[in-house]
Amino acid sequence: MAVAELSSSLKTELNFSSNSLFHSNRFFADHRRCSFRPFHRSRTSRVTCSINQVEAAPVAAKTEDPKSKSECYGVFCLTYDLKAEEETTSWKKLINISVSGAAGMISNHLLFKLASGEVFGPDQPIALKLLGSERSFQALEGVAMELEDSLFPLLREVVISIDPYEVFQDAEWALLIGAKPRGPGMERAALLDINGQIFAEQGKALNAVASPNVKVIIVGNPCNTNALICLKNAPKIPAKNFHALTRLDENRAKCQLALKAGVFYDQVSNMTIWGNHSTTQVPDFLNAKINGLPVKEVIKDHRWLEEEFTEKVQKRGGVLIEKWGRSSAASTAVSIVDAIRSLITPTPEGDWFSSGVYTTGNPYGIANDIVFSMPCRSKGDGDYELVNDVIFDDYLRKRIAKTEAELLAEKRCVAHLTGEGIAVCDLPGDTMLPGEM
Ligand SMILES: NC(=O)C1=CN([C@@H]2O[C@H](COP(=O)(O)OP(=O)(O)OC[C@H]3O[C@@H](n4cnc5c(N)ncnc54)[C@H](OP(=O)(O)O)[C@@H]3O)[C@@H](O)[C@H]2O)C=CC1
Ligand SMILES: O=C([O-])CC(=O)C(=O)O
Repeated sequence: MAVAELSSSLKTELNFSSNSLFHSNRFFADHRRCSFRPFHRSRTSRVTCSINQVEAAPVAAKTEDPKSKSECYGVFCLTYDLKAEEETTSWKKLINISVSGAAGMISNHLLFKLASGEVFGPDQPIALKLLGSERSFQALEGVAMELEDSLFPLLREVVISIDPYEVFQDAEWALLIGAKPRGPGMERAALLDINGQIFAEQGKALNAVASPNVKVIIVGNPCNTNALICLKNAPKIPAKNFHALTRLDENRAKCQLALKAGVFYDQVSNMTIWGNHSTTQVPDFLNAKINGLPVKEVIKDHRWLEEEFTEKVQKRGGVLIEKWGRSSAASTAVSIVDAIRSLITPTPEGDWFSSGVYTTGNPYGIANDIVFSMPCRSKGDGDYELVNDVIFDDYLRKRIAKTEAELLAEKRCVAHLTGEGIAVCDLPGDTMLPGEM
């Protein structure tokens, strides 16, 4: 049967048996080599072809569970020819990067950075495994189409699925971005519960199928407590491998200090964000440096530091939403790139970066068993150590205690999701995400 004939007969079969929610039976057809697959989540038919051979597999039963499906996507289903393989002999072994919320705004920036090589390097081929939902599946197809059309040499595989067990299979990096946004009038406790359920399920899936040393960066808010829930549900993965993203806060803080001091932002170093990615976070101007000097020696206006600077950083996301109408997406994607690069490249001598990490025996006296943003250094091996040489004063201690109390309260609020008993939700005030005002 000619390829064109086969294509049209399959379209008929698929239209007939398709799920009404996903009726776009578009096809990617590669007539030259080997692959021919529907762009469809509930795949009901499959064809493989080569120049000399066309073979149709039987149509699957209609009752097949769509949640158990994943696909290599379009052009990424091709088996590459020998010439292409020869050109890539100097490349490293392919790594699997899983991304949730892959049809969302942050991912729309991040995925193209990952695929371009700017994150893991020009000799690091990657597979992108993208997690969506019933709600977002068509959008996810659109994302995959744009990835195809970008012709990234390093992007060797793309999988789209709504099943975390498929998307996290053998993941070496899991970037967990998808989360329900807090709607008008929704209590923080409700948000913690709804998103906590997502992160409990994803923790279980990571535990079951990811690479045992997978590095997990949790972006979806409230990211610290989501990270705690996720790691508690993934006991096989070292707790140290989980990070809540506070790098955007660090970048925002550096920018504000640079602006006030009248220097370019690369002159600002040693910037710690302590605590929660919320409006209680503490941007630490006591230990930060400008041109290698303590900030307080360069910026003499200490009232500005304590009052305006701190609040500016805490609420930067909300001000941006007022202007832009949506939350930071491009700068968040950049900060995820920064966070990954900080773990895979050695930290410059004397400097550090901030990340929300699991507290267990830290040198700062912060309560154990929460995810708290602290200063870290890395040898570039994907791991990190906490920094010892930081100083504290009363102002800093008091602020840290407040964000710590908030995280401890959030933890009690999700006890049902961390396997620690009955939740008691008594949050101190109703604190805000940085994007809320
Ligand atoms: N830590 C940080 O520094 C920052 C964190 N964030 C957080 O990152 C997350 C993603 O932001 P962004 O990409 O801009 O958001 P979008 O709204 O563009 O995308 C969010 C994605 O989350 C998924 N999602 C999961 N569960 C639900 C649900 N119950 N209802 C609705 N959507 C859901 C959706 O994908 P699907 O349907 O496929 O599941 C959606 O595509 C948010 O939680 C945001 O607060 C944002 C900025 C900074
Ligand atoms: O609050 C939000 O959703 C956005 C956010 O985290 C930020 O801008 O830092």
